[in-house]
Amino acid sequence: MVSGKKFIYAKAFNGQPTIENFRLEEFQLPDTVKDGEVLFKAEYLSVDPYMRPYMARYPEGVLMIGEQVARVLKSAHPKYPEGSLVCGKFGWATHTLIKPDEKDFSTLFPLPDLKGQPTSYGLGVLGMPGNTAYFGLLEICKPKEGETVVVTGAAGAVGSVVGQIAKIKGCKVIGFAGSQEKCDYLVKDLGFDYAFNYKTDDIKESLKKAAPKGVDCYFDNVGGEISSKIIGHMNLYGRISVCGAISAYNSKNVTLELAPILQPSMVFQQLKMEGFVVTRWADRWFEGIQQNLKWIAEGKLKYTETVTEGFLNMPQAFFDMLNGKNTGKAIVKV
Ligand SMILES: NC(=O)C1=CN([C@@H]2O[C@H](COP(=O)(O)OP(=O)(O)OC[C@H]3O[C@@H](n4cnc5c(N)ncnc54)[C@H](OP(=O)(O)O)[C@@H]3O)[C@@H](O)[C@H]2O)C=CC1
Ligand SMILES: CCCCC/C=C\CC(=O)/C=C/C=C/C=C/[C@@H](O)CCCC(=O)O
Repeated sequence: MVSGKKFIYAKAFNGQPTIENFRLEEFQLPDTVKDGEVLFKAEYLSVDPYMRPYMARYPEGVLMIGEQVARVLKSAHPKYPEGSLVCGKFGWATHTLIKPDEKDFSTLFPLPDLKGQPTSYGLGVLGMPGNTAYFGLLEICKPKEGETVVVTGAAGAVGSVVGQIAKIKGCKVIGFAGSQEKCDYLVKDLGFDYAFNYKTDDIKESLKKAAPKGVDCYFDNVGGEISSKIIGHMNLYGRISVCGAISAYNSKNVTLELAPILQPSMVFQQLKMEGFVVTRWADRWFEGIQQNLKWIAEGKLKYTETVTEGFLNMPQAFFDMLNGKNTGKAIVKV
């Protein structure tokens, strides 16, 4: 009998996730599908930072959330022919049996033609993280040629794309990442003007050196003290795109109700700070994918992945990503 595997969110996260938070279960696969049903088999699964704070919304015992690139194994639905690929929010499972007509657009769609790029890019630069960079930078920071853009989490799935799009737009780009190796990658491979290791370099001194005239746009992936220091170095009418706060995700004592003391910079520099969730641009989803694809084809946008082999290693891939072991997009190959 053929069976599938899935990871259950067994115990609520509290601090750093551990293997105790997950439970592996097996389930039986159907021999046939009924009218309107499709059986998908995961090929690549995504591990993303948002999974850490988002799971607080769910009770223990649910399937772990997440996106995957999956192949249609059996189909009784004309839109999903057998052998075709989709992007679906199916969670941490090897197989998924659903009636697609009962799901909305943002949950499942056929993988667009990626023009020969790896299909796993549908979870990265040609999917949610790529669109996060594209819309979050261009629609909120609105960088102008000659301006200085800073991005944190710079060597990751979102940050590496943000920095390169800012370069395409003619900006000076400064990245902060967690190792010298990542900083070298940003400058030598991706064309960032400066990259600093936030674990060892003095943030204020780094900014004085790389941005003596101040920072115009800040794409914030991490929150916390680094962000406060960067915001303190911003120019009049600077723009801050608040994308995430990974530095706080594993903290046990986060005070969510209190804003950090950013008011002096916000007031005197007359800054604009705006948070977003990328699904805000669901109606323009394929515009982002097509533009990033075009830049890749033109050699203007480079991308890398950190691939973990084997579905059973999903939890480890998740821990590794949260701990900075990935460069570019962290994914799992089944
Ligand atoms: N608003 C939205 O719609 C979306 C928001 N996001 C957010 O964007 C951010 C980046 O996501 P993504 O690109 O997928 O992930 P990444 O690929 O950047 O992976 C996470 C990275 O975070 C860094 N990190 C971990 N702990 C810390 C810390 N304490 N301080 C600073 N950096 C840390 C690590 O890199 P390092 O070695 O540099 O420490 C790690 O590699 C996250 O905050 C995420 O929640 C993502 C998608 C959509
Ligand atoms: C325990 C401390 C929590 C601190 C939380 C601080 C800020 C929230 C934050 O960083 C949120 C990030 C959100 C990322 C969103 C990603 C979306 O793309 C996910 C889409 C998933 C979906 O809607 O199905």
